[in-house]
Amino acid sequence: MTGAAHDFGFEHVPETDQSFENALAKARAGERLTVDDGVELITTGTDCEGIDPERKELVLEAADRRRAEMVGDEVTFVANLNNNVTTACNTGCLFCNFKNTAHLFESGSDADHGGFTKTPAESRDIVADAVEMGIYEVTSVSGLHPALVLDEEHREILESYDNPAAEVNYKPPEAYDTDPASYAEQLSAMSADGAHVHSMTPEEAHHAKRGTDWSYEEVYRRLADAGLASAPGTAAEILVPEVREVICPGKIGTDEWVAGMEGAMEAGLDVTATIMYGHVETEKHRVLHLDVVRDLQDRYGGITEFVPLSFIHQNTPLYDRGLVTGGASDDEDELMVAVARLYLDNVDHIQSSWVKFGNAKALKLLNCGADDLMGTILSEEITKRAGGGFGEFRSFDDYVDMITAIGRRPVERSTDYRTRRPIDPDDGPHGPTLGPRADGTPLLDGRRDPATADD
Ligand SMILES: C[S@@+](CC[C@H](N)C(=O)[O-])C[C@H]1O[C@@H](n2cnc3c(N)ncnc32)[C@H](O)[C@@H]1O
Ligand SMILES: Nc1c(NC[C@H](O)[C@H](O)[C@H](O)CO)[nH]c(=O)[nH]c1=O
Ligand SMILES: N[C@@H](Cc1ccc(O)cc1)C(=O)O
Ligand code: SF4
Repeated sequence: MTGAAHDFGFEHVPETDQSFENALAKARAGERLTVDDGVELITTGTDCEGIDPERKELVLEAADRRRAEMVGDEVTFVANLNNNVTTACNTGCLFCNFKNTAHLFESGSDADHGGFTKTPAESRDIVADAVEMGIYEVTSVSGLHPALVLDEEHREILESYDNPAAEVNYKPPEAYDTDPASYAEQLSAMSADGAHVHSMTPEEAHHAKRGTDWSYEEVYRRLADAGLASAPGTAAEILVPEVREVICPGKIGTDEWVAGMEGAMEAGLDVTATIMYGHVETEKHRVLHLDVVRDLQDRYGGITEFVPLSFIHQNTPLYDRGLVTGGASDDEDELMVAVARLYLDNVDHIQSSWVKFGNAKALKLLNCGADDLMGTILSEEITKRAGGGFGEFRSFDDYVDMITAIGRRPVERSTDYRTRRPIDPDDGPHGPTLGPRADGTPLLDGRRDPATADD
């Protein structure tokens, strides 16, 4: 257990009948690991207290070797921006400080909440400027704003309820200062200038079907028709019910998250998968989570990357209420990435998130099993609002310098990794080339701040 300040009485604790040595031998031989094997590796052995530094190095080495066998020496990254639509959300996850309670956004409220809602026109302008700079992916994850609906048909269904606010978490746009319109309109606006739109987590898809009997597949098909190109597998957190009950009781459950991801893949979309770890969970929960992801990938095969998101604790209810004393240690971050690489034998890419880890640790994690270094993102709200301070932008030159400094090869990729452009470090300055308006010109260093997007 990491920063957990309490005994939560969890059923799943890190105890096994396996030995560390056996688990390591299986990992080295490329055999498929069991949950017990994973627990032995991520704890560096349940026979000793704490993390054993020598055993840890053996696990990291095995993962680094597996990475080299699976994907070689390239380190990929994408030219993207984050354009989150709204921070209004009533779900109340205890690890999240991105959200603001939705009633603060209602017309007449003078609360200074520091959050935002964008109209489709604003989203389009922000993405259009980024596409002009050479960017080709927009990632958009948002709060579950009560006025946000899938499309106008969905709005009519929600409005037909007697008390939509209480029954289906719906309030009409007129109740709010800013109208976010529908998911379909936002996606259409964000895709209008040719960017690949990576959006609609299973939690958001659940919001986009509330009050209806539509399947996830049907919802994702409509979203794809509106401009959606792939879906982020956030909202995963820890895919074990007893942990979700503590950190996000208002969120969809594990089975529903899996059903959402299946629906996205049935609709023909690529997806990613994440884990948010380092709060109240045990090492056993982390491995059970990996098992859910591996099983999903066995059945569907559409997961392009796995992203370990280390919990940022500073400004969160979990920390304020004394449920955790901090986040994951460096050892835990390294072992999380390494065991993800070894356990997920069917997912090609493991992402190292410089937003969560900072540059130094993000680079170190590329030697522990990771092979992707995220994207340029241009702006960031989730980590920043939670108290993280690693910034919001990496230029192509930064990327090339960082990746060559650790002796690896920088490669610009598309969101789905199918298009890849190896970069010659000596042929700078570097900029994106894969976007509709990308001609290799470096991205501006003074990237835009969404608050001044109209300037
Ligand atoms: C902020 S939500 C936005 C999308 C949507 N509301 C949802 O929950 O899927 C996206 C993800 O950010 C991550 N996140 C939120 N707060 C975090 C924190 N304090 N540290 C690390 N990751 C966090 C969680 O994994 C969460 O699923
Ligand atoms: N790990 C984080 C990401 N990852 C997403 C990537 O930037 C990219 O959208 C994805 O790899 C698909 O191409 N984004 C964040 O904003 N923060 C992270 O910590
Ligand atoms: N938005 C998530 C990160 C993320 C987004 C999209 C992905 O496909 C993966 C991860 C965060 O910052 O916490
Ligand atoms: S993680 Fe998503 S659903 Fe949960 S409170 Fe934050 S924005 Fe809302």
